[in-house]
Amino acid sequence: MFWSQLVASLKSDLVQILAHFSLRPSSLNRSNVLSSQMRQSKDLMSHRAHIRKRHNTPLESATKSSSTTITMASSPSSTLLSSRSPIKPTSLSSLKWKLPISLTLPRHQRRRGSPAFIVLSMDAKPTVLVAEKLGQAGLDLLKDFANVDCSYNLSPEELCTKISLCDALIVRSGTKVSREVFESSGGRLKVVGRAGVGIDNVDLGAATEHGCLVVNAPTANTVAAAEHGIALLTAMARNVAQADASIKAGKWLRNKYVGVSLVGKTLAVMGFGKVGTEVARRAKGLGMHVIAHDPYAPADRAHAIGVDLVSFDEAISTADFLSLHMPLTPATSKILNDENFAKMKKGVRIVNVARGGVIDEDALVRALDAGIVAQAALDVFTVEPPPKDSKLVQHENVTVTPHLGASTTEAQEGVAIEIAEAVVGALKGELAATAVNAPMVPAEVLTELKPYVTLAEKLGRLAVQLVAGGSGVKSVKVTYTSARAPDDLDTRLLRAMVTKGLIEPISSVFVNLVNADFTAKQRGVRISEERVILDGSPENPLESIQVQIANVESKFASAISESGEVTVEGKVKDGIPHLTKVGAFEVDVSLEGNIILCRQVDQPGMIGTVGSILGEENVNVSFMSVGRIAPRKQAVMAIGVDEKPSKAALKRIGEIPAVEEFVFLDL
Ligand SMILES: NC(=O)C1=CN([C@@H]2O[C@H](COP(=O)(O)OP(=O)(O)OC[C@H]3O[C@@H](n4cnc5c(N)ncnc54)[C@H](O)[C@@H]3O)[C@@H](O)[C@H]2O)C=CC1
Ligand SMILES: O=C(O)C(=O)COP(=O)(O)O
Repeated sequence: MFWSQLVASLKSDLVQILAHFSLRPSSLNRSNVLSSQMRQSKDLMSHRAHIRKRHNTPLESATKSSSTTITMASSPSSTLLSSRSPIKPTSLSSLKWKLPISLTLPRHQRRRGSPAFIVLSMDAKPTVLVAEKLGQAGLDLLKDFANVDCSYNLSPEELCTKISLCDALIVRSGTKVSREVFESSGGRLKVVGRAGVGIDNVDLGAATEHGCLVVNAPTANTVAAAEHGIALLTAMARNVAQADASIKAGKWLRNKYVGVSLVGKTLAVMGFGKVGTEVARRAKGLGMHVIAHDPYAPADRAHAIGVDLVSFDEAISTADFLSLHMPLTPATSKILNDENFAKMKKGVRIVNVARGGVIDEDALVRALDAGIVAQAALDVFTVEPPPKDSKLVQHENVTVTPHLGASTTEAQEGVAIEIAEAVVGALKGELAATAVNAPMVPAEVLTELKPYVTLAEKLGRLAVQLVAGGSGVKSVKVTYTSARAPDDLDTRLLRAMVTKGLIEPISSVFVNLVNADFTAKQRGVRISEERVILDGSPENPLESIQVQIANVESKFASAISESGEVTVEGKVKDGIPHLTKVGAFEVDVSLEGNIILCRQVDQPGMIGTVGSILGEENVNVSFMSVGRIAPRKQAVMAIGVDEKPSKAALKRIGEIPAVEEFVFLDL
C-alpha cells in the first residue's frame, strides 16, 4: 500500500528527495517489506541485514547510475532508501513534502563518506486492537499515535484472525491471550497491554518466545480493588445483598439477617502487595486486628501500618476473616483447598477480589456446607462468567459480584491512561516501566546506559564473527568492570544486547530485550556474568565490558586470550563505543562502520601500506590503531572502515609479507 502510494502519489516528492541528495534514479522497485521492529532500529546496516535474513530475499537494486545504486525497501509505514555512495547531509528542513513524510538521516551519516541511508517514514500509524472496553482518555491518547480498532467480544478465532494486522493489543481480564494469538500474529504483534494488574490471562511464555512485550497498568486500580474488598467485607458481615434481595421479593426478615461485627475481629490479608496493603489500612480504620501473610513482603512495610506478617498456617488458623490479594500463579492456584479449609477457625468468612483460581471452588462449597466457612464474598471465579447453575454462586451464604474490583469510573480512566501510555511508549521503542516479561529499566538508567548498550551489542557481534565456523558457541562470559556497587548497576539490558549481538549474525532470529534470555537458552548458549569492582569514582556506570567465548576456535588466532577464549573488550569514550582489546592485544578503534583486524610483524610503513590499498579501493578509513607486544614484535592493527573493501582489496592486504593473519568484521 505504502509502496504504491509512494511511487504513484509521491513521484515528485521522491524526485525532490533524490535530487536533494544528488541521487539519480531512473526507476524504482519495491524490494521488500520491513517489519515494524526494523523500522525502530536506528542501525540501518542491520536493517538491511534483517531484510535479507528475515525475508530470505536479497535487496534488489532499484536503479543504477554510474555513481549511485539506490535500493528501496518498504513497510506499511516506512521506506528505507539506501545508496552505496555517500549522501550529502544537507538541511532537510528546506524540503517540503506533499504527503506527510518524515525523513531521517542516521547519525553516523554525518561523518564524511558513510554509507548512505535515508529512512522515509510516512504518517502510516501502527494499529492497536482494543479488545475490551477502555476509558475514553486512554483511547484518545492511543488515537494520537495509532489507528485504533475497538472490537469487543471477539471469539478466540476472530482474535487470531485480526491479530495479524495489529502491532499492539489491549485487553482486560476477559480476553485470553493464548499461544495461538502470538502464533497467529506472524511476528507483527509487538506489545500486549493488560489494562489492569493480573496478567494470568496472557500466556507470558509464548509472548516472550515471540519477542512480544507485555505491559500492564499496575497502579491505577489499586484503590478501587481495595474499596471493593472492603465493600464485600462489610456487605457480607451484614448480609446486605441477601437482605436486599429478600425485601425485593416482598419479605421483611429482620431476625434472619442478623450480622456479625467487624470491630476487634482478626482479618488475615493474604498477599500484602498494593491492594492488600490498602485493604489492611482500611480494615484498621474499622477497628479490626489485621495480620498478613506474604512470603515476599518486607516486614517493616507491614509494621509501619501496624500489621504483623505471619506464616500461611498462622494466618488461616487465627483469622475470623480472610481477604485474598495474591496473584494467580502455579504456587497460589487452589491454595485454599480441603486441607487448608480444615485448618481454619469454624465460622471463618472469606473475601476474594484476587482471582477465582486461588480457591478450590468445590472445596469451598464443601466447607460452606460443613459450616467451616460461614460466608464468602466473591468478585472473581475460576471460570468467568461462572456457570448459571454454579453451586457456589447459588449458595445462600455467598455474595457475588461480576469481577467489579477495578470497575470504578476513576479507576477505569486511570487504567486506560496508564496502559495507553505504556503501549504507545513500547511501540515507539522505549523501554517500558511496567514491562511484565522484560527487565524494567527506568528511563534515567536507560539514558545513562545507552552507549554501553551499543557497546555490548557490538562486542557480541565482533566476538561471534571471530569464531571459526563449526566451533559452536556454547559458553559466553561477560565481564563488567565498574566502580559502582553491584546493586547500582543493572546489567540485564547489557546482557540482552550482548546476546543480540552474538545470536543475530548467525541466525534468522530477531533478538530483543524481551526474548534475549529465552533465545540464548533455546540455542544452548550459556551466558554468565562477572563483575570486577574498581576503586575510584563511580561517575560512569562502567569502565569496560569484556565478552569471552570459551571452547571455540578462532578465525583470527590473535583473538584468543592467554586463557584460551575468543576475547574482545571495549569502553565508551566521549559517548562513543570503542574496541580496546582483542585477545591479548590492546587496540583503540571506534565501533562504527566495519573493522579489519590484522596481525603483523611490527615494522615501519605498515599503516601506510594498508592505508594506500584501501585508498586505491575508495574505502574510507575512519580509525586506525596498533597494539603490540613489544617494538618490532607482533602487533595487531585495528582499522575502522566505512565501506566493506572488495575481496581483491582484502586479498591484497593478506598478501603484504608482514601480515600474518587478518579478518574483516561487519559491525
Ligand atoms: N477483582 C479485581 O478487579 C482486581 C483484582 N486484582 C487482583 O489482585 C491481585 C493483587 O493485585 P496487586 O496488589 O495490585 O498486586 P501486587 O503485585 O502489588 O501484590 C501481590 C502480592 O501478592 C504476594 N504474593 C505472591 N505470592 C504469594 C503467596 N503465595 N502468598 C501470599 N502472597 C503472595 C506478592 O508478594 C505481592 O506482594 C492481582 O494479581 C489481581 O489478580 C487486582 C486488581 C483488581
Ligand atoms: O486488574 C486486575 O487484575 C483486574 O482483575 C481487573 O480486571 P478488569 O480489567 O476489570 O477485567
